[in-house]
Amino acid sequence: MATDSSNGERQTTTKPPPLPSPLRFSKFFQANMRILVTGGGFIGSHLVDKLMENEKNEFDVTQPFFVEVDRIYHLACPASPIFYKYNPVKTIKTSVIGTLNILGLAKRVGARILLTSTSEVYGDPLTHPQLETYWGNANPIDRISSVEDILILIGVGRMFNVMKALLREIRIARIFNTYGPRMNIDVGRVVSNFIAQALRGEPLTVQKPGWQTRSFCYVSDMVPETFDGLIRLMEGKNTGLINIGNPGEFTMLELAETVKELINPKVPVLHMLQLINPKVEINMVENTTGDPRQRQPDITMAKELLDWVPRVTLRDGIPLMEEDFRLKLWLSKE
Ligand SMILES: O=C(O)[C@H]1O[C@H](OP(=O)(O)OP(=O)(O)OC[C@H]2O[C@@H](n3ccc(=O)[nH]c3=O)[C@H](O)[C@@H]2O)[C@H](O)[C@@H](O)[C@@H]1O
Repeated sequence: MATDSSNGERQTTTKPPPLPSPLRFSKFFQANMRILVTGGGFIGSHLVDKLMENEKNEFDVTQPFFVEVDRIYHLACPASPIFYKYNPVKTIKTSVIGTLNILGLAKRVGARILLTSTSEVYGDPLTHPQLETYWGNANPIDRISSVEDILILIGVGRMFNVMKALLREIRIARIFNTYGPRMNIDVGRVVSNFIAQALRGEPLTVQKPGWQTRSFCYVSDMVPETFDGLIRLMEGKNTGLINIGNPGEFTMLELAETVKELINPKVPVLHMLQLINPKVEINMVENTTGDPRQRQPDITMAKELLDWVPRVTLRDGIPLMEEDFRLKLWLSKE
């Protein structure tokens, strides 16, 4: 039961899912390795499937808890502007108190820890592409309502040097705009919005000016079949902070055109026994203040230190995500 607002945020009349608090605790004894994965939305869900076989439990990372583990993937909370707005206090608690609890746990049991940070730390960047050493240009005044900017001000994603003094084995992955199957359809991110809109035959809501750029990384380059960016970083010998993202950079208008072209808007589809007209249009809508104008990761470090490069292009990734969203929307491919 959802209706569209003008800027692409779907207004649900039902209560949103209990996010952002997927405070998932899972453990798996793989090759005598005890692994803990916390949170992380759909990336966490792929990682859990990859790493876990045995036990899956639900814990709340905002509460201290006591387990013996060797590896901790702390993925914080799902990256969703809509969920942040829905539950800002819980988001901040999850990110700040949760991270402090997890750091305490890692120190106590001597576990190796990988934290995920975000390209949002670079704000509206003045250097391009963004290197790990860039301090960033986040806008704490106009975007103060954004929960993520509060977290950036607190510095959760930047605490590397402080944390390194406490924990020898710490790694931080700075993740850039990941997309792929299992994303929540109402998460409000641009790729999920455009694909869902194209499948529903609704106009794609490009937020103005439309030439702002992002670099999109398909989830299997983070957590693929065998060996991936996050696991490489965890298991490699380099501690430190590394950008993990796909340098392929697109304007939002280019992304909208690509989605339109790939999702075949000419074929009518049967949705819930109703024939919908999927002639997809682009609708330019208002943006939120302070939206970053450009984002592109410099992945030299990932290439050199982890021998990692992303493999899935945007044109290959969109159809894979389309398949997943068709299932979610009960839409068959004609
Ligand atoms: O993964 C990341 O690095 C970050 O991505 C997002 O931040 P953002 O880069 O703004 O990603 P989107 O919300 O997907 O928006 C990307 C661009 O698309 C535009 N957009 C969004 C939604 C829409 O319907 N139409 C549209 O044109 C936005 O104005 C923005 O310029 C999340 O909000 C962050 O939590 C996350 O850490």
